[in-house]
Amino acid sequence: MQSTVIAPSILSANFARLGEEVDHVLKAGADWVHFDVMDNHYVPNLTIGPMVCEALRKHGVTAPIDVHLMVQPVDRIVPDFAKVGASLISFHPEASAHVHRTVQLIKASGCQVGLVLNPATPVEVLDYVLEELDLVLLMSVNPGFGGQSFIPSALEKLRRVRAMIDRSGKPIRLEIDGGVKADNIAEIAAAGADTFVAGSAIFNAPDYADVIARMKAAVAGAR
Ligand SMILES: O=C(CO)[C@@H](O)[C@H](O)COP(=O)(O)O
Ligand SMILES: [Fe+2]
Repeated sequence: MQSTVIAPSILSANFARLGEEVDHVLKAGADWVHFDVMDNHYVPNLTIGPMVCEALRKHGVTAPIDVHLMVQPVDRIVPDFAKVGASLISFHPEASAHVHRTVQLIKASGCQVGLVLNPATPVEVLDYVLEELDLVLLMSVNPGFGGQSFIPSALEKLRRVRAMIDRSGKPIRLEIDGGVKADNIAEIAAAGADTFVAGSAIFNAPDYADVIARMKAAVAGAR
C-alpha cells in the first residue's frame, strides 16, 4: 500500500487569506493541497480555477497540488492546469465523453491522473482503465459542497476498489473525499484508503496541526 497522505481541501479555507492558509496547513503537517474546481454546471457550485493554482505556485507553494475537477467538459481545462503547476488531475467519468482519451490527455500534459467515482457510480467504471491511473478517488459525499456527512456505503466501495488495486499490482493510490474527520478516519483507513481529503474537519478546527496529527495517528493505528 502507498504511504499515508493527508490532503486538506482548500474549499473550506479562508479565501481572503488563501496563501497564508495553505502555508499554515502545510506547516501543520499536510502532505498535499486538495484543490476543488467546480463549474456551476457539472456541480451546483462555482469555485476556483487555474489562475488561483498559478497564484499559489507563485506564492511559493511547492507541495503537490491535487486538482479535483468537477467540470464538464473536462478536456479543455486540462492544459491550463498543467501549465500552472497542477501535480495530479482527477476527473469524473460522467463529465467526459471519452474517459480513456481524457486519461491520456492528462498524462501527456505531464500530470498524474485520477478518476473520481461519485457515491452512486459503480466500480465497474474502472474496468479497462484502472491500470492507466495513478489514483482512484472515491467520493463519500455528492460533489459540490464541503461540510457534508460521510456516506457509509463508501466503506464497502473502498474495500472493493482496494481489492481491485491490489490485484492490479500497480502503485495506484486510493483517495477518499467527503466527510472525513479525525473520529471516522480509522475505519476509512481500515477499509483501504491511503490518501485522505479533509476540508471542514481541518479548516474549521482551531489548531490545524493537532487535527492532522490526530488523523495521522488514527490512520497509523488502523493500517
Ligand atoms: O470535492 C469535494 C466536495 O465536492 C470535497 O473535496 C470537499 O471540499 C470536502 O470537504 P469536507 O467534506 O471534508 O468538508
Ligand atoms: Fe474534492
